[in-house]
Amino acid sequence: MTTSTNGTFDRTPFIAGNWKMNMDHVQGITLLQKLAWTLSDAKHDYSRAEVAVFPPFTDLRGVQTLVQGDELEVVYGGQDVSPFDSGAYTGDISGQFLAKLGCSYVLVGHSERRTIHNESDDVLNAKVKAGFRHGVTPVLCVGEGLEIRQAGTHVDHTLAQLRAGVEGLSPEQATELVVAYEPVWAIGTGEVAGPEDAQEMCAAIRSELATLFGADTAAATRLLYGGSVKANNAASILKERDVDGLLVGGASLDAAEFANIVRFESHLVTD
Ligand SMILES: O=C[C@H](O)COP(=O)(O)O
Repeated sequence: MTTSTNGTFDRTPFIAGNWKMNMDHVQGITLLQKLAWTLSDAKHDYSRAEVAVFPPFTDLRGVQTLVQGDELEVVYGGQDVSPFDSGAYTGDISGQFLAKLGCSYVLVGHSERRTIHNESDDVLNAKVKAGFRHGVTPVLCVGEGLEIRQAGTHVDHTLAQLRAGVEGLSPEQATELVVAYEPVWAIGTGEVAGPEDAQEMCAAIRSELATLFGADTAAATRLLYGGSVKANNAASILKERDVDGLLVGGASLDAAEFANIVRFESHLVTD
């Protein structure tokens, strides 16, 4: 994002709430209704910041019904997608199912999938392609653990994840792709990477995308930061030039807090 002080952005900011394995389908509807009402009361302009939620799979049908019925401008997505399209893959959810449920986006390679479920770069690249096959935009998550950060190899590590994740994509697909930088050491820990850490990595990711797909693609791809984002630190992170949005975990479970993050512009101080 370019400076927000003059009210213009290079790319539409993207504020996403990842509910993880929280909120059953009843709780999820209540949370989304509260979020929509809060943003409506605050007269949020969705053209100034796109708002997305990533509920558990079991919530998606209810979310779809609410969004369609109330004509909400909030978009939503799945937290994972199968690399396969259909067949004997017990427990998997295909991109086609997500598309049918009206999902605009799908998370791919969240650190909790990479670590707890041991998802490899090859599998994640297949999931990115599965999203695109079905018209569901992948949000590819990358980022380093604490040991790698302490060793000082976090940029190399994260760019290697990026290259593997985008292997074989066209420049058009890379333009549509969203990339989320999430340092694992800052997720759910209260430790926030500083705005300069987020900027360092997002600039490196943009530069790598320029090398792989050309400058026009790199200039258009939206890059997010995630890791212990709250309303009181969102604006300072989003002021950074190459940070186009936020992937919010815990704070997205509180409608008022998440709405305040969405309305980060109201917290920006004009230089
Ligand atoms: O997907 C969201 C990230 O894992 C960040 O989670 P957090 O905001 O709870 O640290």
